[in-house]
Amino acid sequence: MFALRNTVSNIFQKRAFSASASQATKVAVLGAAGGIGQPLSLLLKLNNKVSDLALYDIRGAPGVAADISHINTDSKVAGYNPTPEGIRDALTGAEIVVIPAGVPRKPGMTRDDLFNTNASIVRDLAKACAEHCPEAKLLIISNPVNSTVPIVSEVFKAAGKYDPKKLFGVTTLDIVRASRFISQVKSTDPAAEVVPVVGGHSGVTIVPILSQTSHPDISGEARDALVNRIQFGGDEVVKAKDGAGSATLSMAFAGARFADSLLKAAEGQEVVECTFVESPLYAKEGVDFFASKVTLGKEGVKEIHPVGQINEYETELLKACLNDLKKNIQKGRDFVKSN
Ligand SMILES: NC(=O)C1=CN([C@@H]2O[C@H](COP(=O)(O)OP(=O)(O)OC[C@H]3O[C@@H](n4cnc5c(N)ncnc54)[C@H](O)[C@@H]3O)[C@@H](O)[C@H]2O)C=CC1
Ligand SMILES: O=C([O-])CC(=O)C(=O)O
Repeated sequence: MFALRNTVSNIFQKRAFSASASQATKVAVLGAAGGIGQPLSLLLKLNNKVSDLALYDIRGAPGVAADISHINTDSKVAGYNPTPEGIRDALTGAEIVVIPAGVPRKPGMTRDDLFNTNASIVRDLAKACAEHCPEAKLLIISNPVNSTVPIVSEVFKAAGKYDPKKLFGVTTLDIVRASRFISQVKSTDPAAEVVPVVGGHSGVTIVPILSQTSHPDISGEARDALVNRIQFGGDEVVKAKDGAGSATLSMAFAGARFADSLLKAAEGQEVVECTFVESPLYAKEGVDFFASKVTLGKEGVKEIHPVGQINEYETELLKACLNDLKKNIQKGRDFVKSN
């Protein structure tokens, strides 16, 4: 994140009207005119590792692209309409595709309640990616992430194009929230707090590992409240927005951070992020997608790190997580097989 923040602040400090991209990297955003898509596209326009920004949506992408294209950073921006040619041109040559397309929650809904609408949206976009940019790294934001990521993997497998190193469920918002919330408990600098969050991205599948932070002393009710806030942080925003959707701005920030980490990794830096990937860690328990710390490399996933030592309380959280995650993953798989 520091680099993204530096990138942003450099842009303003130096008034870098001609910030030059260090290498040509095309990034496509599918769902670019939405609540997440717009600020995410804005942040990607501020990232000088991006040379081409392709914005696609079923409505409004050319307008968002025209607007963002006036920002004085040295990358090209193009908006694409929902036609076969539009999606083909948006995706061709993309190295990274970020997908925040789909409907968000309203109060009273779980992320799984979005499945019926978002599963087919993600499946169809994944088919287009498999056809037009099979080598791209895919960053899935659309919920329910625990199921949409397995959907993408099944689509790619069916197309004979699947590379598990290149498929990521974006769980960075859980990491961002965890560091923010722990800093509020401890009155510290949130940017300096590192909280691994493993499992998945929904309710009890979100497992913060507080024992591995610099505050393993948080216990009892304070710990329960903090863990609950991290697990249900999304609900806090859904409730506050009162029917107008879910987290968009903090998600855009988190998505831009994750994309930046992959861009840095593509340039040869080693970056570690927690992300939901095909993982051997709990495959024996029938859970073959799992978020844990992952070292990112040029090709995407370089190394999946085990969860490491956890305490009894976290062992119980993990049990509940695996139980739900298994069902969420299977639901995604079954959808592609029967649709
Ligand atoms: N992974 C995470 O941590 C988070 C995930 N989300 C999820 O992100 C998704 C998007 O949320 P918002 O941006 O708030 O929703 P939104 O409704 O504001 O925007 C979604 C956009 O997707 C577009 N869209 C719909 N179908 C499409 C298709 N077939 N192709 C291309 N674009 C399409 C819509 O036109 C709209 O512009 C939701 O599913 C939400 O639950 C939200 C916050 C955090
Ligand atoms: O809560 C939601 O529906 C959106 C989301 O995934 C989050 O904010 O973590």
